[in-house]
Amino acid sequence: MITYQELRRATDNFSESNFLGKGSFGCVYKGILSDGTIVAVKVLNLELEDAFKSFDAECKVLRAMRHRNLVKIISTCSNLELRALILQYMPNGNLEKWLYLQNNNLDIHRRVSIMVDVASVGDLREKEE
Ligand SMILES: Nc1ncnc2c1ncn2[C@@H]1O[C@H](COP(=O)(O)OP(=O)(O)OP(=O)(O)O)[C@@H](O)[C@H]1O
Repeated sequence: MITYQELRRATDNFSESNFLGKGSFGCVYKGILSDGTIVAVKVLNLELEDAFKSFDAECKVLRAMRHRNLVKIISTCSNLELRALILQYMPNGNLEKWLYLQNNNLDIHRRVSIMVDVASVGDLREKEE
């Protein structure tokens, strides 16, 4: 587990310049841990009813499954003020952006290769179940 203080230092107090994006359950910030590791810090919005359930489910799945196409969980932080997942940082942003927003610049071969990669994670899920 990483402390709240360490996360504040790593993300420059969750500064706007480190803001990476927003999902259904909270905001994600870029951070640099004291050993130099670059991470993505997913901070849960504790006011959302389903946030705790989502947090626990994501922790469970990412901890249980290791796959080259799944982002790695590095640590968690949990206290009264904040709950966060500390994840491997993905420098190229999210897949949705690549598939839909970048002027369609992925050719058919890249798109098929992405489909195969995504399907390989689904295959792992089936084996786990
Ligand atoms: N590991 C990561 N490395 C780099 N950027 C990330 C990482 N995880 C999330 N992000 C950025 O933060 C945004 C929000 O991510 P988050 O996982 O909270 O939601 P989502 O999966 O995009 O959407 P939803 O929560 O609705 O499924 C992403 O779209 C991406 O831009």
